[in-house]
Amino acid sequence: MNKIKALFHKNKKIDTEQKIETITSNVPDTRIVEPEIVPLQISAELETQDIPPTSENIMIPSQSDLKQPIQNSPTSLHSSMDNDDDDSNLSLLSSDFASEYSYGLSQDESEINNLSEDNLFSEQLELSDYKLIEKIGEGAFSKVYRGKPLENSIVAQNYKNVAIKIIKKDILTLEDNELVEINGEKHKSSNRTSTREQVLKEVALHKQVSPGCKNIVQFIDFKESSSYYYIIQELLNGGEIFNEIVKLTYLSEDLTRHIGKQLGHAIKHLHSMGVVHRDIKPENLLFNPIDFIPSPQRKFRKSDDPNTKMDEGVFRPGIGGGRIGTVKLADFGLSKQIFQTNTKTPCGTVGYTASEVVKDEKYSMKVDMWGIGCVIYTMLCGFPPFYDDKINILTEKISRGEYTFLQPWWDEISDGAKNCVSKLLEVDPLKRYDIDEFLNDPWLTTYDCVPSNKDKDTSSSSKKRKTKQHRRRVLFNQFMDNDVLYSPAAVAMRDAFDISNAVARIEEEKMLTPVYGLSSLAEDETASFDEEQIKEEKRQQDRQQELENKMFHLKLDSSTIVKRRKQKLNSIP
Ligand SMILES: Nc1ncnc2c1ncn2[C@@H]1O[C@H](COP(=O)(O)OP(=O)(O)OP(=O)(O)O)[C@@H](O)[C@H]1O
Repeated sequence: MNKIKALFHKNKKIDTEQKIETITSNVPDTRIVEPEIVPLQISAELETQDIPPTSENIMIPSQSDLKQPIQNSPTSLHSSMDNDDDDSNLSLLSSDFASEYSYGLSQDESEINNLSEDNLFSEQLELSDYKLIEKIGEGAFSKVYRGKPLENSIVAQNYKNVAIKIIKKDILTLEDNELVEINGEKHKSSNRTSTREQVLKEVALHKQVSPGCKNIVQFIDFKESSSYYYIIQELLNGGEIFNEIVKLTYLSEDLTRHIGKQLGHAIKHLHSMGVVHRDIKPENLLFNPIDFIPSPQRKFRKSDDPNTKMDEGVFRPGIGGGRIGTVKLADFGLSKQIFQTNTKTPCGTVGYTASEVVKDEKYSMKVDMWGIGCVIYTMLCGFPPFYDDKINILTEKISRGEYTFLQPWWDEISDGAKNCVSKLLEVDPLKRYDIDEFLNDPWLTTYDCVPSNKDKDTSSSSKKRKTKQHRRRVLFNQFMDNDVLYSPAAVAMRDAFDISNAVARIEEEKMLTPVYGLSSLAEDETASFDEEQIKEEKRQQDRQQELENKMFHLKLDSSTIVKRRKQKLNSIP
């Protein structure tokens, strides 16, 4: 049994607990942060947007405002309102109906009015325009709630339900080594430069890229109170693609294409605006659920265990498969703007020649293509392309692009899929697919299944709908297998993605460093060889140190996540 494969599959007996234990500590996550847009620019950017003229829609406060926090007076920033039903052609469930299955709660409007004192979350006290209904997710420094805009509000005209990401301010403004409680655990803080600037940068970028792409989770509103930031977004009822991979073990080529294409459209939109996402992973892909249609005849791969492999169901081109309909990219916390769309000038840089700028932009964007490659590889076989339980070896493998199409799991996967993956996981960024090449890849643009009339949406018939409802209930229960979602294998897969993305970002920075990177053309050519050698040795040492620091933090993050997930699992009745 191959060790790597074993690590990522459930029901295979291996000691993954021990592997996870090697990366334990009690220091919280430190994101790799590059605040590129200063608060003033953010404010200017946000100010130009269509903000409904209400008394509450005031500008994000300046740094000086921050020193005198506003008590219970959230600032607000609405996005242009997009229609909630933009993917009605894909989703066979109404969003309310889907929510019922995803979160098991009634969507009755009375939900808001009936909330007793017990239902009140502490974050609610400083939020007046939205009602927090239930917690649906958790990030390293945030909680995400399903919420409802207050009746008669402008947002309520477009959205019945929203997702509200809440970041507690004191978590982001700590001195080094100060103790802080994050989601119930005490942690020693590390040196976080990401404070309000980071949050505002995320908000500004998210707001900027939201319009015009249905494969990006829509930004709706931003509020800031004395203790919290509230980022209000479109609610995606299905949850993370990550969970679907873990539950189904791997996805069919058609379903992988379906997700890959939508991810590709999101990235094309971002890149056309000069924005690089830099954190593409299955956890950041959310989806709206569709009807599950069981396969009339199950097909298994040689490597499947027919007793445990869950049915992915029938795939319908243009609609989806499994429960997965529309897929949207989320989490702009690590995104970076390379150039502004109107000017095409790079952000924060001057003095580059045009060709270098173009090369640098292209290079920077290639980091997302690498991310797409990792996601597609993982969806096709169920484990990530790069893995090793020793972080230094893992980093080496990623930097060198050392991955294989492991037997027997890749035996039945088409050559077209392998070709597409290898074009994305190409070490040389200049040879790596760009987004247009990816979207035109021959494998991506064909389907194995042929659409037939009977596969088209017939769910308008209420009789059929009722029988489907029952089936969905049964299936939904199966999908809620938390043991699988929080298993060591699933945690290891999350970690592998985090590390892979961090290494890719570091490689990107390295490439853009003068002398070694693409910007070398701009470097002073008169510098002597000796000076360059000394400089390079220093750079190498710095990079090594930086990588070690980042890897160290990633190790710590993992333990935080492991503990938090265990805690979450225990709290599930
Ligand atoms: N719009 C949304 N609709 C539905 N669920 C969401 C939405 N946004 C976030 N979530 C859920 O909340 C989780 C955490 O959100 P998010 O990734 O934005 O937080 P984060 O603090 O950036 O996380 P991290 O930094 O750990 O990656 C997501 O993985 C997802 O399960």
